[in-house]
Amino acid sequence: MKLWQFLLSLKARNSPPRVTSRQYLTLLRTYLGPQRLRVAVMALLLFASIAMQLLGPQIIRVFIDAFQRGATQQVLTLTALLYLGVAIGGRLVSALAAYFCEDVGWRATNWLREDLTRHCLNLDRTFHSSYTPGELIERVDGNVDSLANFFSRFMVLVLGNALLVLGILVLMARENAWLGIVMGAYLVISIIAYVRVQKFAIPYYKKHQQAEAVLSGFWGELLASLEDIASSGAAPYILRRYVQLQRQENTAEIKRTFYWTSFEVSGLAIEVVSMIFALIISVYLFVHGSITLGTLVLLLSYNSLMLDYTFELTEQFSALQEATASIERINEIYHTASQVPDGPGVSFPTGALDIAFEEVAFHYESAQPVLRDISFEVPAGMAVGLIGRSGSGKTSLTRLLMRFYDPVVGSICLGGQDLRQAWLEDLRQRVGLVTQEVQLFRATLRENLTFFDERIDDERILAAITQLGLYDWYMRLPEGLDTPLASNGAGLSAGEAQLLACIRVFLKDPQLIILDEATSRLDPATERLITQATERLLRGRTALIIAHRLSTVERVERIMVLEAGQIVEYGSRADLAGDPASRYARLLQMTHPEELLA
Ligand SMILES: Nc1ncnc2c1ncn2[C@@H]1O[C@H](COP(=O)(O)OP(=O)(O)OP(=O)(O)O)[C@@H](O)[C@H]1O
Repeated sequence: MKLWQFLLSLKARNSPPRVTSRQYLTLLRTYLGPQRLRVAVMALLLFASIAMQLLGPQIIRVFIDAFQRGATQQVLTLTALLYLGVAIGGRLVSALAAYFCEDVGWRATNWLREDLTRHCLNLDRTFHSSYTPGELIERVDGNVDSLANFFSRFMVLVLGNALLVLGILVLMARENAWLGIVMGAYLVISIIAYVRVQKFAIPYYKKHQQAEAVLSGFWGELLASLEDIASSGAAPYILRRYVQLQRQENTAEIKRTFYWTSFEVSGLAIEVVSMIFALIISVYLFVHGSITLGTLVLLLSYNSLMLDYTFELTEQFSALQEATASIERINEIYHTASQVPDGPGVSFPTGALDIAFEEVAFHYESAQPVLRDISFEVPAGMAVGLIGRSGSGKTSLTRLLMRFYDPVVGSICLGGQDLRQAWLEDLRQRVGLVTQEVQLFRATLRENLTFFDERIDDERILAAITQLGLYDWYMRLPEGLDTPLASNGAGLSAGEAQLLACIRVFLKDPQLIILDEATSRLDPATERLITQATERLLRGRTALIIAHRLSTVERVERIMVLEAGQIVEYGSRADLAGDPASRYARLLQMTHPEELLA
């Protein structure tokens, strides 16, 4: 067992058993395995640099002993030049090794980041609502960042330094067995002491990272609500909260630093004691004629080299603490299983899909019923207008169709297939969602429409725009598909953002459309464009339209009225309109029905 493995196993025994040495190794195997060749070159360079560092003091010894024996000028010059060559060569090889380590480390962390991002994207809404965006960024990016150290520096320094220290011990033992044994025993005791101190420090690293994540999360929320903060004059209160969080982060950092410093102090103490040991033993051996002056210098310089590297090892342990805290936090996300797992996969029919809800009940985390006893069917190709007061459950019902959540009771079928049996990706490819809040990226119009999918060419995008009747609108854009858009749609009206959402969904060509109509008032021109685009979008597809204005559902075949999570009316729009006792007919009679639908 190598020294570093030994250290890791000690560490694993001393800390809460969250990250075991096996997990460290699995992580290394997963992310370093695919770059075996690069790792091999890195290790080779590492060993070469270690060998050259050990060689230096040996040459000095030869030089001193040769000088004492009265060797010729030529021998002395050659020895000095050899030392110079080894010293310069050693530096070059170390620099090259460091380059490879960085390269390996960054590749590994980028893969890890990619895996984590994919995992987060597949997690359900409950997970995402339990973290602020800032916190997630901190975990996926910040925590992984600190692992770069683990993959690169930790590898170079711990593995390299541990081997170097071992090498020195072996060389010391060759000169004098007792010296080797005493220094070796001393080293093992010191390492155990470090590892024990480390046990206390890990929670403080975690707390600091948590505090940092909360602060970043707050920043994210703050930036997202700048307009609200300014318009409500809340800046002083927000700032006070920010200062509070900043203070918590500072306190956590001070505690973390305290433990790190205690490492440094213990490292220094160990260094001094070790120097005293080495000096006493070497001078004793020299005085009794067991070693030459050259060997005395060699032993002292080896000891100082060994201490330097042992000290660096301790620094690596604080880096390991940071990495451990990061791995724990990353593990928390990795071990979060989605509450809406992928099904085995089904084959949906082609063309428009019919919908069937059977005795569906649903609630969010709070267990407050949101939907109750929901049973209905929508034939393929039919458009249904969903109306009801705010909070009646319209959006929740459509979220179940996308499988953002699963019903607590009952089942939902699309095209005759139970949603739970479908692959999520397949299902979401077949259902298109146009919501009130259209999320845009800071990228070009093209990238926003295709979600960065480069397989969708410009011709297809322009064809979609034309088919939706938006070509004139598109021609007014300053740079066509290259028009840059700001994140969150800044610079676009709510109507324009909905138009983009329509094009996005049209490009996806789904078989069912869920349309959540924008509540904000639109100018008549944009309203006309949206009406026209949605009409064309819905052609030949099944549709559920959450309507906040009765005009939106003037042309749908059926109307569903929801009240407090239950269907209180569902039927043909014409029949309901013609029945004076129906809720829909009463809404039609009202001067301002929007007040009940908003
Ligand atoms: N993510 C969520 N977590 C917890 N509760 C939620 C969540 N989303 C909605 N709710 C609650 O579920 C109930 C139904 O909300 P839902 O958004 O489905 O209603 P809605 O009819 O679409 O309202 P609106 O027209 O205002 O959008 C409400 O009481 C709401 O507070």
